[in-house]
Amino acid sequence: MAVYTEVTDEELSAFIAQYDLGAVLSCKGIAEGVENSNFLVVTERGPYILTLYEKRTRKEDLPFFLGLMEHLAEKGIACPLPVAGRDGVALRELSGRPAVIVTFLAGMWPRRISPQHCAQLGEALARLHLAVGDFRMERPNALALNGWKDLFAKSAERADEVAVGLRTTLADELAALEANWPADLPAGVIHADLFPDNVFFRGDSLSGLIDFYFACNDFLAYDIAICINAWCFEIDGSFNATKARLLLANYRKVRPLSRAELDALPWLCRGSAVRFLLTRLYDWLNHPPGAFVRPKDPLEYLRKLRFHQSVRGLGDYFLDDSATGEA
Ligand SMILES: Nc1ncnc2c1ncn2[C@@H]1O[C@H](COP(=O)(O)OP(=O)(O)OP(=O)(O)O)[C@@H](O)[C@H]1O
Ligand SMILES: N[C@@H](CCO)C(=O)O
Repeated sequence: MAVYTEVTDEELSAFIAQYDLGAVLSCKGIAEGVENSNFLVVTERGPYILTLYEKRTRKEDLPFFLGLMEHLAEKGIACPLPVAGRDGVALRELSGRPAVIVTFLAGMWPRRISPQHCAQLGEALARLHLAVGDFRMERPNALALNGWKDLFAKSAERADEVAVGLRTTLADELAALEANWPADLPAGVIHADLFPDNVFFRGDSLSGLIDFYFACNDFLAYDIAICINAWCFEIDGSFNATKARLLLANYRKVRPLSRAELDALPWLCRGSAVRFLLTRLYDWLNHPPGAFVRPKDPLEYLRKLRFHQSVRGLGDYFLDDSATGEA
């Protein structure tokens, strides 16, 4: 997360007084992340996370996100739980922003991704997909094809400032995605942003998932594609087939994948690369002055997109039968 909105000590104390959390002992802005403003607030009851929702998070979607975290926690998925005030209300307002306190999740996100991290991620992602099977709320994916086109329209003019030819690459890719996007795959609620900084480990064991503020209804396999992009490339841009194999193999131990889902993976990976390339490009070009945030590099996702464009089928990912589960 980041800090876009500052909160004064007086505002914070008055806010926390609405909860049964005791007095505020300390409050620190969290520099990590790019979407919302986050603070680590230590009260007499212990540490909590205070989130003020910014730009991309729509207030009307918050009941979905909060309801989802509650549902997942009930199903035994370790994730933050929204904390209600004494009046029973969790979603409030602070410094002119919608604001929520959630429980603090112990653990650290992995700075250096190992194949074992990817194996555990695959299992956790599949468990998440099963756990949301009976979650009744819905939220369409605002960052699907139409959302991508919208972001492109807002950034196209200046895209070549970031990389020469980027505007044409994106226009061509959006047309290709529109023509090839799968029509019908198993769907449900997906996390949609399960990057390493949203997955906590304690020692070598995965201890929980955070940041459900892009969760939405979409193809379940699209979530796998997002994870392949976020977890299975090295810093030098090379694809790590071992990590992807372990991710897939451990996913399918919990939730089997159909042939159609496997065949769709290359296009889902391309779409996911475009999604993060576009949000990063937009943020790079529209960086709020003075905000405590480090914008993320759009070109990392251009390199991932190029890799997926060069792939002709699953075999090119070196994903053998043990990963895909196909005979
Ligand atoms: N419930 C929590 N428990 C412990 N730490 C948390 C919790 N929520 C957030 N954090 C800390 O805040 C950081 C940023 O949070 P988060 O990833 O939700 O922000 P964001 O702005 O939505 O980020 P992103 O760029 O991933 O969308 C995390 O990496 C973690 O250090
Ligand atoms: N995880 C995203 C930021 C939140 O959308 C990225 O790395 O671009």
